[in-house]
Amino acid sequence: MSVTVRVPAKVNVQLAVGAARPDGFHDLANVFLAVGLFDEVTVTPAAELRITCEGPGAAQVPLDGTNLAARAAVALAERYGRTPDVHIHIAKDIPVAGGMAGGSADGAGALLACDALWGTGASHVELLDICAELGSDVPFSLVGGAALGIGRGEKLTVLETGGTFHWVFAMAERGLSTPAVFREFDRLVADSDVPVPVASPELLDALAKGDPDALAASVSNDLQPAALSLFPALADTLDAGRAAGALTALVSGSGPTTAFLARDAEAARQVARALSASGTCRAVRVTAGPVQGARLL
Ligand SMILES: C[C@](O)(CO)[C@H](O)COP(=O)(O)OP(=O)(O)OC[C@H]1O[C@@H](n2ccc(N)nc2=O)[C@H](O)[C@@H]1O
Ligand SMILES: Nc1ncnc2c1ncn2[C@@H]1O[C@H](COP(=O)(O)OP(=O)(O)OP(=O)(O)O)[C@@H](O)[C@H]1O
Repeated sequence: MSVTVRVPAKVNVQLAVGAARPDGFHDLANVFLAVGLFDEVTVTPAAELRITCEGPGAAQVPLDGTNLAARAAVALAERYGRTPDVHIHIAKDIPVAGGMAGGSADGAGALLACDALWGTGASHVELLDICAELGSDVPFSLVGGAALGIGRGEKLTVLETGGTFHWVFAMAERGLSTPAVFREFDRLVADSDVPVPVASPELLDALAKGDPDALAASVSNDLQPAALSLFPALADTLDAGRAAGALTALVSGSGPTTAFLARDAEAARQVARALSASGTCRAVRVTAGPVQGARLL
């Protein structure tokens, strides 16, 4: 018997970053939106824990105990006093090291799949606790939709949204390391007072109304200067999307995937065509959000 879970990618429509904390993490006001790019995680009983992965970028995904899906299975098994004897197969569509929480999606997916396979009866709150131990983005991968994350991004408040937003994502030729981008942020702000991160009322209002123009006017990403500093060519991709009529263009999370908001599905296809022709990215995807979080298929 196998269990399969489908888990979405995310884009951060606001990523306000505070000063580095003593533990090395940064306090955030992190407004997540789940979008329709998905990984599928399948777990099957096996003699011992084993991971396989297929799809774009699969060669970059670790197949040992460091994989977030493996860590999720081990964490749940430890809590329920059993062995994590499963084969975890990841069908990857979320870009690897792309700033769209691909590894976090696999962690949340494996957790939900193992929970269903083993019938642990864990509560939603317990699963969220395990997610938060695995990584800052993992709780949101479980929940999906739209949410504000505070603390390191793991303390979530669900947000209502008044409509669907249409997005284009441009995948880059290489990945960026999330810790390296936060380190570059620290370097760039070293001589300034970093304000306490707060969610933008205009942005929350735009999400609640489902208004793409208002959302475009209020998106922000404090990690964008750091991502551009480490990967200057991303500025060309952002410019190409803006020139093609995107309402706004920004780096997704820690990058290097770039995100373009469009007024409707047709406008999104037009931006995607122009980005593909621009030669400034590896691949282009059109999708929409919010979509629901990790769910059993
Ligand atoms: C950039 C974002 O993707 C935005 O959603 C997240 O903040 C990163 O989330 P994540 O990949 O789940 O990150 P984690 O696995 O928790 O942490 C990886 C590394 O990112 C840095 N990190 C992450 C989250 C945070 N609030 N402050 C940080 O400084 C730390 O160097 C940490 O060692
Ligand atoms: N299941 C997984 N899928 C992809 N990468 C994983 C996985 N588990 C661990 N990793 C490691 O995590 C690194 C970051 O991968 P990931 O795709 O999660 O980045 P990301 O999307 O930029 O993350 P985030 O947006 O949460 O910061 C990879 O380079 C890889 O070494």
